[in-house]
Amino acid sequence: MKVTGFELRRIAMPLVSPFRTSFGVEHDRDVLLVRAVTEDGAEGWGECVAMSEPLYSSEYVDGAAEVIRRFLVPAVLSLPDADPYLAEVPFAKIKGHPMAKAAVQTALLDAKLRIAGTPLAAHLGAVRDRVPAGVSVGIMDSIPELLEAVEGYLAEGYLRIKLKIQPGWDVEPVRAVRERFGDILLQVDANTAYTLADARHLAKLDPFELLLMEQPLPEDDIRGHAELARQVRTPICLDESITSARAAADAIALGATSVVNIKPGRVGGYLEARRVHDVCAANGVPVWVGGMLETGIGRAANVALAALPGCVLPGDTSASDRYFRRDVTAPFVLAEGHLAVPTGPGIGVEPDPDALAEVTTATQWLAR
Ligand SMILES: CC(=O)N[C@@H](Cc1ccc2ccccc2c1)C(=O)O
Ligand SMILES: [Mg+2]
Repeated sequence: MKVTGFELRRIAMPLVSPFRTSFGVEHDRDVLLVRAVTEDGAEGWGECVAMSEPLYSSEYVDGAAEVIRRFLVPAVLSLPDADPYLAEVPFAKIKGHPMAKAAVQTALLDAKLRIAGTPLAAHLGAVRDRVPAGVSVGIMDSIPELLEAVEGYLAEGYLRIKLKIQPGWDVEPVRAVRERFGDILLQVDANTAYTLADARHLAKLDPFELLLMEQPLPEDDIRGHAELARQVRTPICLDESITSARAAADAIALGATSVVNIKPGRVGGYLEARRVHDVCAANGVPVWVGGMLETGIGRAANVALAALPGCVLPGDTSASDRYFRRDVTAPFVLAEGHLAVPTGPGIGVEPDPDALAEVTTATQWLAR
């Protein structure tokens, strides 16, 4: 596959409501989309999931754009065949920047599959045509406000509730949701906000029969998570720590995780994400697909990934209107708590040109 160039397009997407986590509050998404154009006019799309600031991980969108411009696009354009699998070789020589790599790799993968007429879900090994949807609920100003939000999501049909927690907002919100809504599927995500010294406090969540506790400790504290797992009953799920298939194998072998949140942007793309899925499946570790407040471009690919056999828990693949009033693609809409897996070639969706124009803040063409 010969690529003639890439378009980098920045879009500004206001969120329908502020989204608060232990690392900050988001009001808008400043998203970088990558479009690959091939010699015979085919094109492929990828979404960079990096935030505006390096608060979830070390990447941030301006930095990712720079890495794509200076290192990743030149590496692809120098390949005789711009195949996403072949591109992994020069990409591996560039240290880090998984979200930047994932955006470029996905644009290439989308183009390759559109040319072949193969849906991404089929290429990855999907076994379902729809996936159960969970929803991530931010930290709120009060318990009543939280209960109102959870009630709304349950009424929309979401099959699993995830509550963001941090020191000072953990046991009480979980207790209130459990008492109000009974035995719904419920889990929490701390985004690295605790330390091992909080183990006894985190054990107070055990009576609420949570599905899992996501990333309680810092990204690089694998030993701490293994020790914490010995002190609390709630299963530990890692997110930020799982940066590759090898990281997943290590965390599992060290007893640091018993469930894994898979995010293609965190591991460098959908090809490595499938490897993480396969390593976890081989170890009997359930996985689910996390979210980074993606537009329909990233959401479409995530829903395809969520249809793999090892994805046995509802993911954060929520409907488009969880985050955006108007998506740049046809919206993903909840149907009986599920999202339909796209059936078209590649990621199976296209941005609507008018919707895209409405939110575009910058565009740049990068050619040989
Ligand atoms: C759905 C969910 O909870 N996602 C991340 C956290 C997160 C939160 C806020 C974000 C804002 C902009 C971009 C990415 C973001 C990711 C997580 O699972 O840890
Ligand atoms: Mg998380």
